[in-house]
Amino acid sequence: MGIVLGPNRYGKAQVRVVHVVRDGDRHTLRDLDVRTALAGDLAATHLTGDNSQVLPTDSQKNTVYAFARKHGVASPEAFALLLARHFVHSQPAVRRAEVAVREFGWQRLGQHSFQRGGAETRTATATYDGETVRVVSGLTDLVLLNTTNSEFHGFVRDEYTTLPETTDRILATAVDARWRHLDADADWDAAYRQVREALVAAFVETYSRSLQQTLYAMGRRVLEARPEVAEIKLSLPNRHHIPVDLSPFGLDNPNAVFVATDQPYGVIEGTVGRDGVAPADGDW
Ligand SMILES: O=c1[nH]c(=O)c2[nH]c(=O)[nH]c2[nH]1
Repeated sequence: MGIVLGPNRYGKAQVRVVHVVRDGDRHTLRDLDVRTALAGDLAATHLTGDNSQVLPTDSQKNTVYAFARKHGVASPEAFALLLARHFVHSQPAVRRAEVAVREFGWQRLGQHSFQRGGAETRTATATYDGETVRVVSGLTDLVLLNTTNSEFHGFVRDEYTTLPETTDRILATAVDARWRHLDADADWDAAYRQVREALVAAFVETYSRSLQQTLYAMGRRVLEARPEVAEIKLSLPNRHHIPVDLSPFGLDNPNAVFVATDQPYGVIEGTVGRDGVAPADGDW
C-alpha cells in the first residue's frame, strides 16, 4: 500500500489590517481580517523539504499590507480578488489562491471617530485558479428575532417527542449566510447592502411555520433581489425562547416571560439556488 500526499494548501491566517482613507478631516476606515491559502505544485516541500517553490506565509502577510497601501480597500471582495489574482500570476507554482476576508463594522461618530458595531461580520472570499474567478460574499452573526408570527406544529411525534406544539412562539436566529456571485465584477458594497436588506426583510415579513420555511424565504428573496447571485447558503441556529411555567407561583404566562437557552440549539441549514445554474465545484 503506497502513501501519497493528498490535497494541501498553505497561507497566513488572521492578518489584521486597518486601512484609513483621509479626505481632509473626514476619514473612512476599513477593518479586515485576511486569510490567504495557496495551492499548486507544492509536493516538493512536503516530500523532501525543498522550499524552492514556497512563497513564505510571512511574505503573503506582507503582501496584504503592501496592497492595502498601493491599491486601497475598495471593498472586501475587491481586495480579496486583487490578492488572489496576484498570488497566482506572480508565483509559477501557485495554481490556485483563496483569499478570505472578514470585515468588522465601525459606525461613524464624527469626522474621524468611530464606534465598533456588534458581533455582525461581513465576509468575502475570492478564489482564482488562473482561469476562473469565484467570489462569495457573506455575513455572520446577524441576530434577528420576531416576537410573533412564528408557529411550529404538525411535526413527527415518536416515542421520544415531548415538544409541545405552538401557534405563537418567539423565532430568533443568528444568520450565517454566504452567497456566490455569477460575475467577478460588481458594486460590491451596494450589492452587499441589498442582500442584507433582503435577508432582513424576508425574516421580518415571513409568517413562519418552521425556521426551514423562513430559511427558504430568505434565500429566495435574495435571489429575486440580486440577479447576479447564483446561489446562497444559509445556516440558521434556532435560538430557542421557551415560555417559563409560572403556575407554581399562581401566575399565568400569556407569552410574556421566556427563558433564552443557548444550548443545545437547533441548526437549520440549506442552499437556495437557481434552476439551470450549475452548482459550483467543491466547498465554498
Ligand atoms: O422551526 C423549527 N424547525 C425544526 O425543525 C424544529 N425542531 C424543534 O425542536 N423546533 C423546531 N423549530
